[in-house]
Amino acid sequence: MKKKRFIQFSEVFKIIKKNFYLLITVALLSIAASLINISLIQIEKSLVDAGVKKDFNLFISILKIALIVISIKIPLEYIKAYVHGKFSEKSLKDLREEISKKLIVSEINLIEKNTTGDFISRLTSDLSIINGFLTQSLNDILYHPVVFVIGIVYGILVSWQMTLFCFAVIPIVILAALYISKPVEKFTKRQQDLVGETNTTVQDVVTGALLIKAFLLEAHIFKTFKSGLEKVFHQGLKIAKISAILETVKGVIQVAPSILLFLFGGYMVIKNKLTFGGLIAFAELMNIFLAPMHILPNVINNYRKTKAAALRINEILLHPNEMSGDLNQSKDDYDYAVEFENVIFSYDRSMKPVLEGVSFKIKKGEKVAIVGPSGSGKSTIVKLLLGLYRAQSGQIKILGNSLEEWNLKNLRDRISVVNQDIFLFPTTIYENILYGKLDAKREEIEEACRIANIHDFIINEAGGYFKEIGERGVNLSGGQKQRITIARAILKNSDIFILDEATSALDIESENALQSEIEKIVNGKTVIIIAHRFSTIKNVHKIIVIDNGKICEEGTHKELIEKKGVYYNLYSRQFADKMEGNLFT
Ligand SMILES: Nc1ncnc2c1ncn2[C@@H]1O[C@H](COP(=O)(O)OP(=O)(O)OP(=O)(O)O)[C@@H](O)[C@H]1O
Repeated sequence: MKKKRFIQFSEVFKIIKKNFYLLITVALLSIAASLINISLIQIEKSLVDAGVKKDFNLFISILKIALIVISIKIPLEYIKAYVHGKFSEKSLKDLREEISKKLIVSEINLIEKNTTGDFISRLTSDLSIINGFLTQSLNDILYHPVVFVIGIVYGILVSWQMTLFCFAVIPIVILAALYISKPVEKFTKRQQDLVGETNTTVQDVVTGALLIKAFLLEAHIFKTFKSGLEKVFHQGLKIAKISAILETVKGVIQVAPSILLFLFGGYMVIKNKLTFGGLIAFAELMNIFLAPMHILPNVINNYRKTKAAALRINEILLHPNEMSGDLNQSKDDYDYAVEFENVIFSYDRSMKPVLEGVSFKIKKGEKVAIVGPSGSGKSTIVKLLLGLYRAQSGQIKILGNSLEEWNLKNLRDRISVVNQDIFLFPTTIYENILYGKLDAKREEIEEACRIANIHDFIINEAGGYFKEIGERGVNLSGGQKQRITIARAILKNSDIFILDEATSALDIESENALQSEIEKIVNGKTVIIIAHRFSTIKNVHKIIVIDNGKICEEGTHKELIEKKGVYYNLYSRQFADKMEGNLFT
């Protein structure tokens, strides 16, 4: 149980711990602030007593001391608030940095299994809850206990009976606060999850705006969004109910002790056991003694919320990083670029494998096509050979080294991929292509764009290389975006080229023209083409046919046609359809 509790905070705590030196400074400044505040109470007491005695000289001397103490208090409070602010801002920056780093270095399934909305909710509302705790609650935790203890010592020195009286009410308040705030944790965790789900719907509305309109899904999506908001609202209402009870309890606690204090204090003054100034001092001290009662429920409440938020952040931080070997050289005298040997892989071990004993070899310099119906496992093969996922069994070798041995950075440097999911960064066209090779010169970028047949468009129509392309490249057509991603891969110019549906957004004529341009530059390199269109795979050295996670045929176009097997049937079907469209539909 203890271990589980620690895990909830472990990673978040480790990151915040780096800034503890600032927190220790705040703790020391809190002690100084507490001493000053208690001495101000003593000054108030002495001023009242001097007034009652009508001792003007004493009154003036105390006033002078008061001015000195106040002139120390003001800069001290400022420095304390500043250092505390620096601690929480720095901790938050470190947390954001670690989370961003984690999103980059962790296994890809962290990104693939969570929705963007969920990440946004963790990075905004969960971090803001943690920030609230670091800023407000930690400040309360560092200041109030110290001033409380110093206050007790001072109170006993003035009147132990009055101090004892003040404490008669405290235990009841603590117990009530603890009992009432307990359900908040449960409700808050659920509310955060609901906010995540609702953010996901917003995300869908933004990314799928076109589809939503085309399929007349507005009403349906809005209904889902509205019902999500309703759930968040009801959850919020439950939390508000509990908070309202807490506030009411606090209100009663605030008034009752003051009335009782003046009753008992007045009696003590009449009996000459307390000065009038002493009574005023206890009115102030009572506030100090009661402050933790008001603050404690909030601190406990915030602690519970923070625990739930830290748990969700921890889930990201504890996700395993990508495993990488340390080999950074390929075997020069080795014949094969890619080898799969009896590879079995599933995204989820409890599900049927996506690849079931896949074996094939691709020689260096070979141009190979992997074809198969949708969902047969083609893109999964690409993910595996990039080291994004690890096979459960079998062996994968790239350029002579097994995948486990490769340093992943070096491995990925040897592979240029153009994906079917076109992604452009919301920056300039130039920068988007530059990501293929960060130290590339302008001429290299332009050359890559000429090969990808996009240079003239960029210069004449798109507003030049330094034109911002907007989020996800909305002001470009599918084909134009695809050419930009192809230019990026051409610029990278690696040993192995993977074109995963890389030219699917182009018309057949453009596709053929681009293919022959790409062929020129990839001449002598290993090329793996994943394509639905028949026209793009006819001239490759070898075609690998995959169906339902298994390789069912392998050979040249001519051999496979002569074999009259699966490939032949698919080819014939397409031929019969008399359309140069999708080979597998
Ligand atoms: N990240 C993932 N998590 C879980 N399952 C996945 C994931 N990616 C793909 N799959 C599943 O793995 C199977 C193979 O998918 P894959 O994308 O490799 O097929 P594909 O042959 O490339 O299909 P397509 O031609 O439609 O792109 C599919 O059943 C798919 O649902």
